[in-house]
This record gives sequence, structure tokens and C-alpha cells, in this order.
Amino acid sequence: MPTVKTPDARHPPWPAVILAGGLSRRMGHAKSGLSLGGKTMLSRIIDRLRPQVASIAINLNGAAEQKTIVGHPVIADTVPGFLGPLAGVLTAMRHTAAITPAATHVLVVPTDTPFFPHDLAQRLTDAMTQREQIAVALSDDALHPLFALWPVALADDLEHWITTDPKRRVRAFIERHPSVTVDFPMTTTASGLFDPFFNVNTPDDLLRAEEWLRILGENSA
Ligand SMILES: Nc1nc2c(ncn2[C@@H]2O[C@H](COP(=O)(O)OP(=O)(O)OP(=O)(O)O)[C@@H](O)[C@H]2O)c(=O)[nH]1
Ligand SMILES: [Mg+2]
Repeated sequence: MPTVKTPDARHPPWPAVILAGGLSRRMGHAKSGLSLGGKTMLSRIIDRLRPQVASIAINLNGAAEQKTIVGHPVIADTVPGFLGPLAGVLTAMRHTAAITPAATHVLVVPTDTPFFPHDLAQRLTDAMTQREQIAVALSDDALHPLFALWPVALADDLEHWITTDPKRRVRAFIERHPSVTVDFPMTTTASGLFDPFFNVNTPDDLLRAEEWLRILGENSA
């Protein structure tokens, strides 16, 4: 009888959650539905993430009737009130604990950063030297806590932090735990250096993203 190899969920590829649960106030419309080069922002993120991870769920609020998007489960914040990006990270941890209980970490990425590195998961994983570390991306001296491998075991502490820290500070939460940062290089382009973590928050950013799409030579549709 052939042996069926069961994937070991304690190791990569990790489950992933796309954070799309914010209010998009600066943009004025949900950012995941925005069209960039003829594709939605969300489908760009899914396409970039899929080869890097074991599974994808989408953290979205106010879409209770929508159970899946292109086959990926939709999960609403586990704590109500739009408590910020950390509420999305907490939701990612809770979902992972429920669906993939053996996974030690979940990779989170936001929905508004369409050019994030193709080797994000690999480099964050390679940087971890101990089991309970948060592995966080960095570029151009800026930390990107929403591009991180988050230990699922931190869920209870994170829920306490979100509901008690008045500003729900992300960096301060990370500092309470073992962490490692991974510096991702700027991309060299014909128009100068480009930060792969460029994120789209405003209508002007969307125009700039269209321009970068052209400069980077990424596919348009
Ligand atoms: N689950 C969840 N995610 C959030 C929340 N607030 C922000 N996010 C997500 O965190 C990421 C970064 O947030 P921002 O760029 O500030 O996005 P935003 O809150 O949608 O936009 P603004 O309202 O313009 O600040 C995005 O992927 C958001 O979807 C929240 O309350 N809950
Ligand atoms: Mg943003």
C-alpha cells in the first residue's frame, strides 16, 4: 500500500490570513475590491501569497453573508468594534488554532500592499531561531508588523492587550515577546529604488501603484 505523507503543520508552509478587516477611511472604498492593473487588489495578494503558504483565509468585517471568496474562508474579527490591525492578527491566531491546531505560527499580510516579496514566508521562517518568536519584516528601517509570522500561542495575551492597552500599540506588544526582524532589500528599478512594502491607503497611492506596476513590469491582468 502506498504511504500517504501527512504534512506536519508545525512547520512551513504555514497557514496564512489576509488582513482586510479595516474601514478604508482614507480610500473611501474597501481596498480589497480596488482594481489595480485590471485585477482586484485582493486577487493580487492571493496570487502572490498562494505559492508561499499552506492555506489562505481572508479576514473581512461586515460580510457575514459571504462564507468564502474564491474558495478561501472569510473570517470576521473575533472581538467587535474595529479595534485595529491587531484585532485582525488575533482573528488569524484564533482561526489557525481552530482549523490547523498543530500550526505554531500564522503568516499575516495586509490586503493593501500588492508588491510584497515573493520570498516573504521563506525568509521570515529562516530567521526564526526559537519556537515562540514573532518574525517581522523590515524595509528601509521601517518595521512592518502586519507582514509577520505570529505565534498562535500568543492569542490570549494579544486579546488582553487589545482590550486593555488604550492605544493597542503594535510595536509595544511585539516588544513584550521574543522577536526577530528580517530586512528586505529595496527593489532597484529604472525609476529608482522601490520599497516592496509600499501600501495603498489613498486614491493618490492607487495612482502611484499603477505607475509602479508598469515600472516593475508586473502583469497587468
Ligand atoms: N481585522 C481588522 N483589520 C484591520 C482593522 N483596522 C485596520 N485593519 C487592517 O490593517 C491593515 C492596515 O490598516 P490601514 O492601512 O490603516 O487600513 P484601514 O484601517 O483599512 O484604512 P484607514 O481607515 O484609511 O486607516 C489593513 O489590511 C486593514 O484591513 C480592524 O479594526 N480589524
Ligand atoms: Mg495601510
